[in-house]
Amino acid sequence: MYLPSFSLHNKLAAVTGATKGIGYAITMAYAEAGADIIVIARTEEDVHRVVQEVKSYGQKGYPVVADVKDYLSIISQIEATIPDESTIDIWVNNAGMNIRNNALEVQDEEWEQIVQTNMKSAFFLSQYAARQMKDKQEGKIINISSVAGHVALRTGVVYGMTKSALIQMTKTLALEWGEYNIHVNAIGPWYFNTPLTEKLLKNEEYVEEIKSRTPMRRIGELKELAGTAVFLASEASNYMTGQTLFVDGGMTIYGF
Ligand SMILES: NC(=O)C1=CN([C@@H]2O[C@H](COP(=O)(O)OP(=O)(O)OC[C@H]3O[C@@H](n4cnc5c(N)ncnc54)[C@H](O)[C@@H]3O)[C@@H](O)[C@H]2O)C=CC1
Ligand SMILES: C[C@H](O)[C@@H]1OC(=O)[C@H](O)[C@@H]1O
Repeated sequence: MYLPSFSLHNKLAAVTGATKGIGYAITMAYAEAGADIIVIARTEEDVHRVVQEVKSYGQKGYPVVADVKDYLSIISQIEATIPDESTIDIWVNNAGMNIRNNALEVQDEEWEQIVQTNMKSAFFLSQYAARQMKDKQEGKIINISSVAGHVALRTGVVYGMTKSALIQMTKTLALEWGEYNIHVNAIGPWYFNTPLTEKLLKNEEYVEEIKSRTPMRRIGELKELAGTAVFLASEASNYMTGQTLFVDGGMTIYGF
């Protein structure tokens, strides 16, 4: 009677950037936990591959091929694809990118790309999901931020700004939507081995430096992050909102 369910059966989840890295790990964990998935990414072949993988778990998979910067296309594809009686229960703003540059060198175009991908899309897609969650008085929104939104990293000021913004957006949306039983939380990962970081993590010296700043002295495994995403999507987190869970091996608490 005190063990809540971590099951996502009969839930419909949408994951942006669902075909690689962290988004793919979350998508597969959600499918294994019983959710149907709206698979959102830019490459049609990858999207259809992952939809098939979701179906292999006995779950429904719905393809949406779009750049999150074109969030209106995502919304219209979802409206055209999912059954009329279905509504979104879980929305994961995962898609994100970085152009690693020194602050003195940042160009306007880089700013726009990072800000629109990481921040603007997350807000307007959260707004879309929340409108249907409000009608049924329940929903889960999960934003993938970063330790870079909490502490200063050398990997780009604009990226860090967008990740901080997601943490603040999480708090404010949680405040506004709590009365509708919509829970808005974030995850702040430290380094995980994905296409986004694979070049950096091929540099052994850099990896050793990461480990030296990480109390657990290792880089995380994607299933260790997916577990947090399942928790935040399940009833086990029904009295949590506005929070950011750092899945970081202890990095953000490492003073000296
Ligand atoms: N890998 C890591 O060490 C960390 C990653 N993060 C965050 O986690 C999230 C996922 O990161 P990774 O899996 O590492 O990245 P990744 O680049 O390996 O995968 C991101 C996925 O999002 C998709 N994507 C990127 N931009 C998109 C766009 N404009 N429209 C649609 N899809 C788009 C990519 O196609 C890919 O499927 C990002 O928000 C990133 O900032 C945060 C901290 C650490
Ligand atoms: C931990 C950071 O988010 C990490 O830093 C980078 O350079 C990558 O962009 C990752 O997101």
